[in-house]
Amino acid sequence: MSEHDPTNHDPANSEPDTESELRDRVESALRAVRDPDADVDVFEAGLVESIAVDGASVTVRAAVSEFDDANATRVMRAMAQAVRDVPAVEGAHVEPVSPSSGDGATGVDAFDTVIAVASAKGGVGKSTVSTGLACALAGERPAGLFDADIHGPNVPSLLDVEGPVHSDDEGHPLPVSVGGSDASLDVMSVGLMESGAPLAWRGAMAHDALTELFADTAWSADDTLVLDLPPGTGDVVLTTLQEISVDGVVVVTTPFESSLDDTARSIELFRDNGVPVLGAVVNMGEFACPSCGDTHQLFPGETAGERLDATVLAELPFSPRFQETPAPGDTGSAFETLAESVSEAAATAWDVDAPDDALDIRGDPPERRKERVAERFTALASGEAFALVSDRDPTPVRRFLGGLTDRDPAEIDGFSVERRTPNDWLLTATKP
Ligand SMILES: Nc1ncnc2c1ncn2[C@@H]1O[C@H](COP(=O)(O)OP(=O)(O)OP(=O)(O)O)[C@@H](O)[C@H]1O
Repeated sequence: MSEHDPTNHDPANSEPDTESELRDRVESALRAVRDPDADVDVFEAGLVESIAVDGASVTVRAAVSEFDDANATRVMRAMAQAVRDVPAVEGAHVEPVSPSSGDGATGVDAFDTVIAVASAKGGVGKSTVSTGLACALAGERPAGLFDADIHGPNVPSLLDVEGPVHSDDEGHPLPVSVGGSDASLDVMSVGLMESGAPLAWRGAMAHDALTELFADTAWSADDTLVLDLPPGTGDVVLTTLQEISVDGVVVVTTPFESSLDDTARSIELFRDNGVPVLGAVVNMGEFACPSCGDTHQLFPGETAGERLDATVLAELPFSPRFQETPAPGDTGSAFETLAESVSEAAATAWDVDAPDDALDIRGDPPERRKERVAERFTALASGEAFALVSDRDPTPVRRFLGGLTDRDPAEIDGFSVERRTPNDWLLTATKP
């Protein structure tokens, strides 16, 4: 296995080293292990998903889900024994790959839900909220955390993890797995890269590295990804939100006047760019004094709820407990409650709010779509409203509607197309 170099992930280009020699020896040892159901070796049977070598430690991911428990255990034990018998191997781990774990899928598309965490200003606790939220989610479902803050990636230090990032045998960067007592979290960050020096990553190089990690990371989690964005609403943030279909953004702010003003503007900007705002986390608004026991408001005045056009999902006090390293599945109630609210908001953020009588052609084959649109539109009386829900951008339908009425498409009044979810559009028009 090679350490992952963000500028060159082609394993063919990496220097052969002792790790790759060890890998070869592991491979030939594994060839002696047979598939219990067919008389072929485990490679021919497609049972070896990947082999990762880290120093003298070897991890094999085995696709054994087709076997019953007894045979799966038998074949995994035989693989582990074969690897262990290779001289120079000091640790052998064989992990089953389950079909529901998302193994094999790369990039952020592997996740059902992607939640971005943003802030208008730096230092307001965005990464603290991202890590706490991701750790709380990991207690409930397979979750990942992507630190996209290229110029100040502090997720690794908040979680107390280090790189380097390794690649699987296809060159896909592997996330670092952070373990809690009974949950784990996949973590990827430019701050984990061995070549590190993220502050030196500027412009195109930083963007390329990030794009590659977005597209290629071989996550093992597949349910929810938390994306820790850089502070502000600059290029990296907006490009990222364009490149990745996020389900929504959580905005972190302090209740300080100018922070609220900037946050209100960011919320508007996200909405203008078609990104649903799931809500705001108001951080460090009060302080519970350990000496007198009283709670002090640090920023008295108008509340965040009054200033922001967004649901306040959580208000976190200034507390040393938020400076501790969170563990996946063991974060305390504040982040657990936040995780619940965020999941609920994400589930409904993209609801297609279409009129009851809208024609829904999602999933129809292309010929059937045209037929159904023609049927419905021609049956309308002049001046009646037409609404269509589609899983493709229906802008070209304007021409088709024009053809149906022998009119110039420009004469279709009230024609509008809105993208309501990453995959759903609503078209409305009035029959001429
Ligand atoms: N509620 C809180 N109570 C106490 N300390 C906090 C709280 N929230 C954040 N902090 C501390 O504030 C510091 C900044 O937090 P964090 O790194 O999460 O901010 P950020 O907005 O991500 O910063 P950056 O702009 O650098 O990305 C950290 O030391 C963190 O431990």
